[in-house]
Amino acid sequence: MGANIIYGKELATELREEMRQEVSELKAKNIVPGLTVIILGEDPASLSYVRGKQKASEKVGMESKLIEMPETTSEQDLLDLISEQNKDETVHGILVQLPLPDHISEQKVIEAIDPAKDVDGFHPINVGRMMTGQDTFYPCTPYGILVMLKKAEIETKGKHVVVVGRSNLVGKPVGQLLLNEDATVTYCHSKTPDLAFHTKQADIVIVAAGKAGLVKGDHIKEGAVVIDVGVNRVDGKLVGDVDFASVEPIASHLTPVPKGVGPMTITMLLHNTIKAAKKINDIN
Ligand SMILES: Nc1nc2c(c(=O)[nH]1)N[C@@H](CN(C=O)c1ccc(C(=O)N[C@@H](CCC(=O)O)C(=O)O)cc1)CN2
Repeated sequence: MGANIIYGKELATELREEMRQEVSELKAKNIVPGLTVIILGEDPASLSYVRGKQKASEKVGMESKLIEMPETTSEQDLLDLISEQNKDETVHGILVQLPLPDHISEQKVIEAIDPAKDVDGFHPINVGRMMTGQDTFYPCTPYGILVMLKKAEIETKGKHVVVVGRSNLVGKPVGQLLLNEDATVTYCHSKTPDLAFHTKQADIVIVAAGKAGLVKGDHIKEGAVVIDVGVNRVDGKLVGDVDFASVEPIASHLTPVPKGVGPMTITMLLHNTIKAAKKINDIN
């Protein structure tokens, strides 16, 4: 039979429609969720993501500000801009697009964002809250994966999840969120010998390694759920970290690239921004 293909794009459309309704209810109370997105430089993929974020937030009725700055912007100028946005009461969410140019400390920038406006969920205070099982802003891609699994009615409690990749953006937080859901989590990475030994034991494999086609059919147990977070351009084509053709006949569920996990990233950013606006205005 082949795997059920989980399209995040469809779920994203459904959730964004619900958010449009929620934003309109907030507007009736004179609260307009506001998002500021900051980007340095002109990397085409990053520019396309931030424009996607701006368009999506406007579409659900939010106030959206995209600040495009040159790649040569100094660290201090960026920190000053963040400080202004922290003070601006019309702004509920602040996001600085990553990666940043080499002369800027990503950590300093993330820590400069008010944790109450950190809709990316990257600030150490929010990461700490997530690690200790508290409600907070969860990083958008991992949170999107969690929502996709729930929507597809895939049980995570007691399941063995193998995460391939240990980035702060995806690998580490997705493992933590699933651990919070009572999964048993194993992390693999570029220094793990015999990757297939680990992935073959998994009920759920989440691949966020940034290596096109890394995980193939012979890495997967029959009936496993496979979530592909890779975004790689090969010969001008967008491909994931999972070799779709060899995994699809073996897995029970599989996310495609594109139209799988990717669209959920922006959707959960909208969710976090609405959450920030409600929290700042003392609405549950
Ligand atoms: N501050 C942040 N920077 C980055 C984040 C982040 O969450 N916060 N994540 C990634 C990039 N990203 C959002 O910023 C992102 C990646 C992919 C997609 C997406 O919808 N992908 C589509 C394909 C789009 C295409 O054709 O390129 C898909 O998979 O279907 C959205 C957002 C790094 N930086």
